[in-house]
Amino acid sequence: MTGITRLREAIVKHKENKDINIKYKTPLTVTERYEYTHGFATYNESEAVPGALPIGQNSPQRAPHGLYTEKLSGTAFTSPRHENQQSWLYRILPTSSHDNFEPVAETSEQVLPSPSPSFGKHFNAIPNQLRWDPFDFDKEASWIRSLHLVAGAGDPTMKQGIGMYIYTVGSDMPEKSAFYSADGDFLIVPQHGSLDIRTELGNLLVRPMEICVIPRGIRYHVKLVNNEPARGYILELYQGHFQLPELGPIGSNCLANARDFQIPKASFIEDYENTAWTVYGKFDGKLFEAKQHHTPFDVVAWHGLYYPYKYDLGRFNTIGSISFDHPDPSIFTVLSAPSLPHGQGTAVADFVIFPPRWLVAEGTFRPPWYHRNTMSEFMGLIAGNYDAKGAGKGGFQPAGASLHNTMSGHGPDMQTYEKASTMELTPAKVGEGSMAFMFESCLMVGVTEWGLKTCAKVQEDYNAHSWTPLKVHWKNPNSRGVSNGEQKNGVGDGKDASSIHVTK
Ligand SMILES: O=C(O)Cc1cc(O)ccc1O
Ligand SMILES: [Fe+2]
Repeated sequence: MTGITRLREAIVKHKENKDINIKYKTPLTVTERYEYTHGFATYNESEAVPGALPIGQNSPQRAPHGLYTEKLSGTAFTSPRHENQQSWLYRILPTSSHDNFEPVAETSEQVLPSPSPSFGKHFNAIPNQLRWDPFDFDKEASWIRSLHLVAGAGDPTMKQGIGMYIYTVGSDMPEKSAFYSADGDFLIVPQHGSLDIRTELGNLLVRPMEICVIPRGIRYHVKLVNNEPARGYILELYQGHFQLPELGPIGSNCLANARDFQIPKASFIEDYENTAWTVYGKFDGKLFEAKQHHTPFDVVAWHGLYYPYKYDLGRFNTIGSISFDHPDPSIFTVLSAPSLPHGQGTAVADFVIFPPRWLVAEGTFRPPWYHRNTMSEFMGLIAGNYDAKGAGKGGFQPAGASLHNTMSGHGPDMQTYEKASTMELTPAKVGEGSMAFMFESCLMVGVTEWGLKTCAKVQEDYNAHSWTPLKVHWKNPNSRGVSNGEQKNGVGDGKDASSIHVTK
């Protein structure tokens, strides 16, 4: 090993420790392309070439180095300061320079699945609890073609609601292509395989146990890393942007700390002569394409508050009960997109995780209680298992999902209940190596045709498997004799024992 190789390895190691996945240590294979600054919602500036940012003003008569100035706004200009998100881009050619956008035929082999689910926003809301087996890898599909809208609510044209996707990527996006969604911000949650994402504002390496957010409108290109197929979940936010949740009495630290978010530094390509690029845009749930004779990845410098970012879930500072009772899962909120019309503290989307943690609560049923909420809950599993649900085949598995809609009852399955209600309550670590998450929304969430039928992953016996078997443990204190609600066959028959054995 030469001295230089050794030095290089040391640099890679240093970057690995400093940058990402400290706790999970996903192997890092590519490093040089990724450089980040840190902070959440911090005003950021970055120049890939010294002097590319104008000093003291945003749009000089001529920008430095012959660049064009372009404004990218993610909120109304007049949004209050604490919500306002705009960035200034200094680029070789502006975004406007392209041919007309044309609709992409839904059957297009190149980018869309065939037959294509499109990104259609036809949501069918049903009250049943739903659970999906792990979604299959797709050896062929590149990013756009791999996006499957599973569930959601609302309408991108009204800038209201959310969409939830599964992606299963088997190949890089075609060279010289880019994608953006005009419909909303993408919160990407990789479950398997890393994503090498080049965005207009810089590059991101996003690995399982990390997440990234790509705001509405920002162009990007997705490649696999080491040809490893990739699979994961996406939440698209048609309204507003994610914020860190308020911490209230928790104080000024814990949960996701602002400094752990990573913002890419400016990075650009020079490709504007004898070249042909295609930009794909998702606009009102439909796909459009436009040709242009220059790369969209030509932003040499930028500054502002509207940018993509990533976060390592291993850095989440989890808190929990150190006395008794199971707290609300809001203590596990990483990011929250509030919806003021629905009331203060109400989110159109919360991104919540269930990291490995110690359970020490005394005299407590430690898994989640049985419940039904006005909020709806779409859950996924990145790795391991989830303490409230059976693992393994037919259970809640990595790369699978579940949806518990508005007022749909759910909670631990029978086995989990039996175990947790009788176990000795010594301190116990749950979820070692695991990571479940939840997209929680105040909206009633509907399922797409793809999510309900085409994917063929819905577990038909979810309820029968989980809750129909719940035993009746009721013992009527007023009843005489041996008869009470305790089941003898070990399997509940669904009847209310008290109504059978009432002896007054
Ligand atoms: O349903 C679920 O498993 C998610 C969940 C977890 C929890 O700890 C409390 C409430 C809740 O909805
Ligand atoms: Fe729940």
